[in-house]
Amino acid sequence: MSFIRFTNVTREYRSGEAVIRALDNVSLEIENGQFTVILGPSGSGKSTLLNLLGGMDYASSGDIQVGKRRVSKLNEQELTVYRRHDIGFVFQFYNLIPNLTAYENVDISVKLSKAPITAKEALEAVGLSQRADNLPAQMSGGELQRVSIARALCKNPKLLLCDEPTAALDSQTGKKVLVMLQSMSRKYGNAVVLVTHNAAIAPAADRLIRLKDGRIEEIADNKNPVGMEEVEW
Ligand SMILES: Nc1ncnc2c1ncn2[C@@H]1O[C@H](COP(=O)(O)OP(=O)(O)OP(=O)(O)O)[C@@H](O)[C@H]1O
Repeated sequence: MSFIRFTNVTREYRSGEAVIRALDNVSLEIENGQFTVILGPSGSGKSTLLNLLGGMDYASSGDIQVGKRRVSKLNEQELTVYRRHDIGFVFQFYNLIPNLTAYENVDISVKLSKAPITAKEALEAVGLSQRADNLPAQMSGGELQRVSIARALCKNPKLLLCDEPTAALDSQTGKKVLVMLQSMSRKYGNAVVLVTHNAAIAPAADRLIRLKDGRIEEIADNKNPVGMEEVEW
């Protein structure tokens, strides 16, 4: 059975009389350890899909299964535990605490988790051991994003969700971050689901999911994904 299964998932938002179908009867599967890229134009439902996967939003109907958890049936309290222990999040903006060092920002996540790798190991993995004592204001955008990846990775999550993680970075730095995400996923075996506008990343994905108007336009598997370092944009 697949690690992630969406079955006929719909998410509607109401504003006054209007109903917006952000996701419209979406069914998809993602395998354990897979690097999945979700592409689609603005408003196609990418973030909604990621939020549902991460237990940050509820489906209006349909079923969502992640590993052994039936996410669509969890209550608020169970969703908090799910988000804390099972999921790593990387966003466009790094959301680091400004008056804590890189090490301390990662260590907070370590202390909240069940079976973490240490903050030291996570910072080593993203090549930032030397910057452990720096405050966010003393680091570049790429370094800050690597700290936020270390913060997500130290939980050793089965699923790492990334929403436009390179959008605020220049292309060279963005590429370094993507290389790291791909190699981390291979090293630790966690599934990565990455939402992006950037179609150039598609050849590096194990599975590509294209959304349009809240519906699946295409799901394509790539048996021989290129290394992220070969991607050009
Ligand atoms: N909380 C909300 N209330 C009302 N409408 C919403 C809400 N969240 C999303 N939507 C609508 O649902 C649709 C899908 O939004 P979503 O953010 O998932 O798209 P997206 O593909 O991630 O877009 P972008 O690439 O611009 O971030 C859009 O029409 C959006 O306006």
